[in-house]
Amino acid sequence: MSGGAQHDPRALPADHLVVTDDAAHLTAAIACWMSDRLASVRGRAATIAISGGRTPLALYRLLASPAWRGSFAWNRLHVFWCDERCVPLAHPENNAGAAQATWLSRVPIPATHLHPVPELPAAQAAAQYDAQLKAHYGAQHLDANRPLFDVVLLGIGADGHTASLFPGDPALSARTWACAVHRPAPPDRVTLTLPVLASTAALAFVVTGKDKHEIVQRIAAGDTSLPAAQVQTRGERAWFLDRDAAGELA
Ligand SMILES: O=C1O[C@H](COP(=O)(O)O)[C@@H](O)[C@H](O)[C@H]1O
Repeated sequence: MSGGAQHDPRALPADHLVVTDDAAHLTAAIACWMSDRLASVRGRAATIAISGGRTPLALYRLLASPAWRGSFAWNRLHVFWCDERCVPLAHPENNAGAAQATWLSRVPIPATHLHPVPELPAAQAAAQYDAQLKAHYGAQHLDANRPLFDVVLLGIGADGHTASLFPGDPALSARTWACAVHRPAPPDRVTLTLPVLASTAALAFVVTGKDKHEIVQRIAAGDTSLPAAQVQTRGERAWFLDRDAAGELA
């Protein structure tokens, strides 16, 4: 994102921006955007990397609803996770567990198409996840400048973190595909790194709530110190915001 003279401090760096006053419309807009991008993939399975936390849960529930579950070719989709908290799958903070409970266990997606971060201590989990990704794509794929993912869905924390990339954390400069993250307070985490998150045909940030408004404003103003502002994809960049998070942003 540029902080140059032409930069409008009320504008997010977006090819596609949706702001709604209504939570249900926002969720439906994300589902439509995402399904369009995944359905346009031809001749191979589509891949998505999804996030955890509370924000995407409404989307996951919608995708499992009778209205939506029939609209996807689930056997043509592979699901990866942008990050994970190192707690057991059944723990309420486990990102894969939450997505499976609300969405993926409720749709006919083959179990072999789910690629959660292994339930292991962070360093081992990151090494295994890194190896799994490279086995799926081929280790040279990232260097070949072809996007790894068709869609990446990211959230943003009120501190500007995205996936499990936190301000000032060494993981921001990691060049492995996945990386362990040790936080001052447990649990440890595993995250995809910046080059991997950026390697996507389409990337969406989904941000809701008043507590996120300040961080959204800082990103719009060009604050590149924030991890969420450092995901520099060459693909399409979309933002989905509720009015509380967006405020007066253009
Ligand atoms: O810790 C995390 O936080 C972000 C944002 O979560 P939210 O609850 O504020 O929506 C999330 O995107 C990430 O996957 C998660 O591990």
